Amino acid sequence: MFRCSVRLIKGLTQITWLQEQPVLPNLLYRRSVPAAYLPSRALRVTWPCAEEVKDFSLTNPSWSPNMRNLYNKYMELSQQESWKRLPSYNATATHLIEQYPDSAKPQVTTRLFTRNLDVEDLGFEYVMFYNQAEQRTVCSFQAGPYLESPIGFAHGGAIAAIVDTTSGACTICTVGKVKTANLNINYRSPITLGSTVEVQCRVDKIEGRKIFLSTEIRSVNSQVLHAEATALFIQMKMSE
Ligand SMILES: CCCCCCCCCCCCCCCC(=O)SCCNC(=O)CCNC(=O)[C@H](O)C(C)(C)COP(=O)(O)OP(=O)(O)OC[C@H]1O[C@@H](n2cnc3c(N)ncnc32)[C@H](O)[C@@H]1OP(=O)(O)O
Repeated sequence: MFRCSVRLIKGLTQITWLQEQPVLPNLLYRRSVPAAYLPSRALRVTWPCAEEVKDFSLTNPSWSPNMRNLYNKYMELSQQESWKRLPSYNATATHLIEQYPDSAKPQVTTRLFTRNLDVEDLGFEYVMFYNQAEQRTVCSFQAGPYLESPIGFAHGGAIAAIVDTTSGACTICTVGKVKTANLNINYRSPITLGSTVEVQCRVDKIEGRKIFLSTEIRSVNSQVLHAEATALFIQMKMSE
């Protein structure tokens, strides 16, 4: 009962922020639900397994000091309203609850690619923050040992995945549902497994349904440029 209440309070805290966002409410819950049902809405946010859903973007023991420092830095900035931490679950559908009516909640067996391991430390450890006023996202990313290639360094595809995720989240928070149409990456310096890097992504321009973004991955002291990328996302049509 106590655990349930804690989760409920956490869910409500998230909802308070999500309700303030121009786009996220369309993705995350139905506006038509009356205020009297607020507790149910909170549980809906943590659906499909209200008891078990884990927010992967909270600190865990595998995080390095650099990872924690970046997390603390942006959590502090979040106190001033400019940045918000993006919660992160392992099922994409958990982010898209409004698509499913109460009676048709599917059994989710799929997983978000970057959240597909149950064990912490081994794969993608990351937390993203979104700045609505500046339409940009930062991601603190720690590459685990299962992302290797070449020996000792992160795989280029894993780096592409974190760029896609960070720019995808930035676009989703800015305009709503999107798909990646184009991703160009220049790899400048290898990322050592276990190290923490900062992914900085911003919306450059929006032309109709086309959203253009640029991304840089740098060491936490900003001195090393690991990768730079541009991306084009296409906003989904209303019917999709
Ligand atoms: C709790 C809070 C959580 C919130 C935080 C969420 C957290 C969770 C974050 C996870 C974030 C993961 C983000 C991953 C996102 C993928 O990885 S999606 C998977 C990879 N992408 C795909 O599979 C897409 C495959 N391609 C397609 O489906 C279709 O080609 C597209 C991209 C949807 C476009 O098709 P369409 O809608 O029919 O658009 P279309 O009319 O062809 O083109 C529209 C315009 O775009 C242009 N265009 C289309 N494609 C291209 C292209 N490749 N190059 C240049 N121009 C193009 C067209 O020329 C056209 O331009 P205009 O004529 O209007 O000037």
